[in-house]
Amino acid sequence: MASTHLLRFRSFSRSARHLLLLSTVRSLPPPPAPPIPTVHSILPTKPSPFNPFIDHFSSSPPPPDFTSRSPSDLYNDLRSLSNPPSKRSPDDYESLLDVLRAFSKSAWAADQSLAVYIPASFFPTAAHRFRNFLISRSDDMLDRHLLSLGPSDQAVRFLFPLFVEFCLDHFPDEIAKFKLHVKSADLTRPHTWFPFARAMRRRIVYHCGPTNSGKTFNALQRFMKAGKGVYCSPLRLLAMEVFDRVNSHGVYCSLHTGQEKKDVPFANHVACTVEMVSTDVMYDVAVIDEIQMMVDPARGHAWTRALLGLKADEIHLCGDPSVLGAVRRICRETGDELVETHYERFKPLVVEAKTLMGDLRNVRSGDCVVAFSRREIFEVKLAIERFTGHRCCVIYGALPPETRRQQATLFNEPNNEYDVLVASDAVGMGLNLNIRRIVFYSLSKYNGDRVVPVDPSQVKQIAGRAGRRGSRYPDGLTTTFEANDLQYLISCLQEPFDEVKQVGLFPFFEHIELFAGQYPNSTFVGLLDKFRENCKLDGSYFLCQHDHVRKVARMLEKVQGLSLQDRFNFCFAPVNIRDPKSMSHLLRFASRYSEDLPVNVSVGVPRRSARNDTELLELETRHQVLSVYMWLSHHFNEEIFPHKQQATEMAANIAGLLGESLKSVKWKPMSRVQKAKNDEEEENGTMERRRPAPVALEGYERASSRLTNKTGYTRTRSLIMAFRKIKNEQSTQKDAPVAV
Ligand SMILES: Nc1ncnc2c1ncn2[C@@H]1O[C@H](COP(=O)(O)OP(=O)(O)OP(=O)(O)O)[C@@H](O)[C@H]1O
Ligand SMILES: [Mg+2]
Repeated sequence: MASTHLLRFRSFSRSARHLLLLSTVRSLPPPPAPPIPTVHSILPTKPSPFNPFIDHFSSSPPPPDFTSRSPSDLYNDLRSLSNPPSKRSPDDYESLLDVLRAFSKSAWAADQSLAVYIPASFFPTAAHRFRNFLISRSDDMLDRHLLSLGPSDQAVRFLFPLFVEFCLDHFPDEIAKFKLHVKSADLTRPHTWFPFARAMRRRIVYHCGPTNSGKTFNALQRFMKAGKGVYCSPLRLLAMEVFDRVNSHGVYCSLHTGQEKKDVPFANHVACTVEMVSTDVMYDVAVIDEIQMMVDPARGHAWTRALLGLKADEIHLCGDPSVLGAVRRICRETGDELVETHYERFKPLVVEAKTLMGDLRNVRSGDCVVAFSRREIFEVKLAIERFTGHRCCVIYGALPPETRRQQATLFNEPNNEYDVLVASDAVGMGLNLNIRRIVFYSLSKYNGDRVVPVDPSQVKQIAGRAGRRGSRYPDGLTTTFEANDLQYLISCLQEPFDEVKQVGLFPFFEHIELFAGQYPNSTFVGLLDKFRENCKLDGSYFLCQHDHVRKVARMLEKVQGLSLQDRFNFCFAPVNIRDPKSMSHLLRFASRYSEDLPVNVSVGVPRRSARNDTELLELETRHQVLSVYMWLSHHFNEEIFPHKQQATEMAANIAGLLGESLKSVKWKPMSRVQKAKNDEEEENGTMERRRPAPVALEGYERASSRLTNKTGYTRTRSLIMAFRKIKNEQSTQKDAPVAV
């Protein structure tokens, strides 16, 4: 098992040995020093003038050799006071204390103690008691030995086995309790969680290659020919696309996502989002698309679960090479057969060395401008529409899949004026769009904490949207808005795929339930935190982030009467945790549910499309709330969430209104934080009547000459730049394209 470390235990008592043999410790650093040295090997042959401990003994008899004594014998002697305790001088007493203090502070000893089920939180107490024990019982010989070692790594290593004996003797209850915790938070060997799948020898086919190389196409061919098949998608939108495509080929296929269940009569095939795939149903063929998402910090566990747990004779994985090594290792563990199929791009992606040079007037038909915030997306759309003859569709994460799809269709159709797409990274996965060129408006983005460069694998994925086979533009181009970013783009595209070592994992409800037995009085958030602290993983997996789950769990703490399982399930509802309105609706849904009362939707559909950004954000929020309601009605009792049909229809209407609104956007974008502030002011009656009228572009130019987003990240790029004459910069650029 990788990244685990067993202690040297040769001379431990039987019980300690037994514990150590059984236990492995999470991510312990290797011990920093060589094996326990003998006293003779530590002592210099001559007394050193710089070492007070050595000086002290320079005139004393040589220190005793403890290497031949087992720690258990030594401990038993101390325990039974076989020899009288040392009568030490005050200086020796202080020096001995220094040695024992060094032990208490040793991170190595604290880490190693986990192997004998002494938790880090208990180590200081145990070490303190051990210190008192030794001070009161150490005899002359042991004193001399410890003083000769001094407060050193050697002393820590010498003392550690004695400490283990002491803990086994003095803290059996604490050890037994912690052992139970660790056992119930044991996430090692996740392949054993699916005994039925383990009883099968599955055939795993890895379609491995870059974007636009036909991976999904080929996997779907196999899927459609199967008697019974499941396609697992990273996005609702992609699941819908496959659902449509497969049905249009005459293969009946159902659609299952968190929000909707379209059961097609007689269908033996299903397209679903990866989180929704059943590991109970038996399939002939399963497809898991975008398998490299196993390393996603938040959602990776869903791909891992699908790969480990699917009961299918044949499983097709589509993805880049970054997780090939991890899949090989998993197949070795599961005993499945692995077949690797490698792909090349249909046509190379070409980097245009001539960037847009900071001028959006250089946008051309078929371009997709990629920006990493909603605000920038609208700024770019406005500028392009105002100063060029192009019209823009937009795609970003907060838009419902139906609206994204409608925008994609509008852009894909050749016979309309919408020939430019402005999109966020939401455009990056699997979608087939008629994009000729991807233009990165920037190559940095806010990660929730600070602004960071966009990950090279994501850059590759997004750039791969250009020039799809079968599209109007089979030759793909990519470039940047600003010349300064070009080199980073080229280096991202040329960089080989990183091989990942760990894939995501998250406990099932059963793990949390078992663990909860140890903490009957803990809140759910407390349980989650303790689980994270105690859980044991082997080195091939990481525990997925649970910030989202935690935030919802904290909010729901005030709701009484929810069972542990209810809380666990509510926490996975797809709510936007940064939108206070959506969160308060979820709180209301949970409160009604806890009282066993039918839950109303309580969201209306406006009569018309949005006339300003506040109304647009409001539409996004309403759709979000409806989406959460639909999700809850699928995951909980439908009698408590009886208005699924109504919510579905309302969501479809709002998606339509959003589409309409996007066609006529002519206003300055507002951040969701600003909107929340305005809502609050409005509720408190403190806001003056400031209905945002469509902003005149002259004013807009002034307003955006220095853009500061909510992260405090100031960008001097503005719409004004779109009109800057930077011909001299243009003339210095080379125009030769670079194929990558
Ligand atoms: N053999 C084929 N015949 C016709 N069209 C194909 C063939 N293979 C792929 N295509 C088309 O090429 C485009 C890209 O293929 P596909 O979506 O399978 O690529 P991919 O490797 O999965 O890309 P990504 O990594 O971006 O998901 C699609 O429009 C697909 O329909
Ligand atoms: Mg694909």
